[in-house]
Amino acid sequence: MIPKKLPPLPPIRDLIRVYGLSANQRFSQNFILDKNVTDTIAQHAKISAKDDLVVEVGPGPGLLTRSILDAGARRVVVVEKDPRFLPALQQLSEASDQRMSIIMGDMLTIDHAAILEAAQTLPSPPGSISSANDNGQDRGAALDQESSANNVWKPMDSQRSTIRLLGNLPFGVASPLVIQWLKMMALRKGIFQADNNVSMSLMFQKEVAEGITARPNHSQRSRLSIMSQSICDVKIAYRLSSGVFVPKPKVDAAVVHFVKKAEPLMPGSLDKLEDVARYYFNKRRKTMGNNTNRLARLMPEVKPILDEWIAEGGWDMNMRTQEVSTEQLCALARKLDHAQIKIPLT
Ligand SMILES: C[S@@+](CC[C@H](N)C(=O)[O-])C[C@H]1O[C@@H](n2cnc3c(N)ncnc32)[C@H](O)[C@@H]1O
Repeated sequence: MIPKKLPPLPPIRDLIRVYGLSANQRFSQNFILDKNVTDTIAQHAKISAKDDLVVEVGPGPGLLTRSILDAGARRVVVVEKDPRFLPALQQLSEASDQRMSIIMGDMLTIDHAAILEAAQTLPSPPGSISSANDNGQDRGAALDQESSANNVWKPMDSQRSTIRLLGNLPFGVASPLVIQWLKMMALRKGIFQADNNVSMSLMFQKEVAEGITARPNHSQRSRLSIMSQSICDVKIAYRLSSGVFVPKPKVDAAVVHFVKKAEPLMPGSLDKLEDVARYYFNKRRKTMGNNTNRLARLMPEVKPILDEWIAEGGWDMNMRTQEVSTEQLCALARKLDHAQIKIPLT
C-alpha cells in the first residue's frame, strides 16, 4: 500500500514551543522528536499493512504515530490521556486517509471494547494491497458488515487478527500497565481476546527493560521478569540513549518486544504467580530455603504444598531468589492455584 502523504512535520522548535516542552525544565514525560528514531522503532515492531490493528498508547505529539502510519499500518487506534495533544493528533488523523482513530482516556482504566470499537469504525483504504481477502472481498467492508451485525471484534479472515501494541510509557504507569496487559493476555481478555495474535513493543527506562528480560542470576531479576517470562518470550529489540529524548532524562531507554509463548508456563490467571513472585522477591537476598521456611511458619496449611513442590522439583533451596528459574516459581504458583490458597503479601 502507498500511504497518503502526511502533512510535513513542524520544525522541532515549534513542537517544543507548542507543547510547552523546554530543555531546561524537568518534565515527568520524555518525548522523542526525531523521526529517524521513531521510524526505527516502527521498523523493529515490524509494523506493516498486513497488521489488522496497531494500538499506540500515549502518542503525545504523535511522532511515533507518524512512523506507524508511514510504515503502512491500515488501522491505528491511539489512546492518549493528555488533552493538550488532541489538536496535533486530530491533524494526523485527518491526514491519515481514515486509518487512525483517537481515544482520549487513561489506558489503565479504559474498557478495551472501546479500542476494538474504534478500530471497527476505520475502513480499509480501497486499493490497498492487503484490503482484499482470498475471495476478493474487501476486508474493510467485511469488517463493517460484521461490526454492524455484532458489536464484537472479529478476525477479518478465518485467520487470527494480528494486533501490535506500541508505546513509550511514562515511568509511573509502565509497570502497572504491563502487569495489567500480561494478566489480560493470560485470560484472553480485552484486545488479547480469543485468537487475537497480539505482540507488544514497549519502551521503558533501561533498568525496567533489563528487569523484564533478566534471566536467573541477573541483578535486575524481579517480579516483572517472572510475570513477563511466564507467558511471553521477551527480548530487548532496540536501545535508545537518553539524548534522543526531550527533555533529556537521566537514564537511557530500551524497547522490549513481547511475544506470547505457544505454551505459557502458567496456564490461566497470573494472580497466584504474582503473589509468589512478590513474596519471594520482597526478600530477594535471602535463600529460597529461608523464605520457604518463613512461609511455612506464617501459613502452616501451605507446608504440605511446599514440601511436595520441593520434593517433585528437586529444587536447590540454597539459591537466592534472583537465581531461581521462572519455571520453579510457576510450579509453586500452579500448586497454590490448584489448592485455592492465597499467600500473604508480606
Ligand atoms: C513519555 S511520553 C511519550 C510520548 C510519545 N509517544 C513519544 O515517544 O514522544 C508518554 C505519553 O503517554 C501519555 N500517558 C501517560 N499516562 C497515560 C495513560 N495512563 N494512558 C494514556 N496515555 C498516557 C502522556 O500524556 C504522554 O503523551
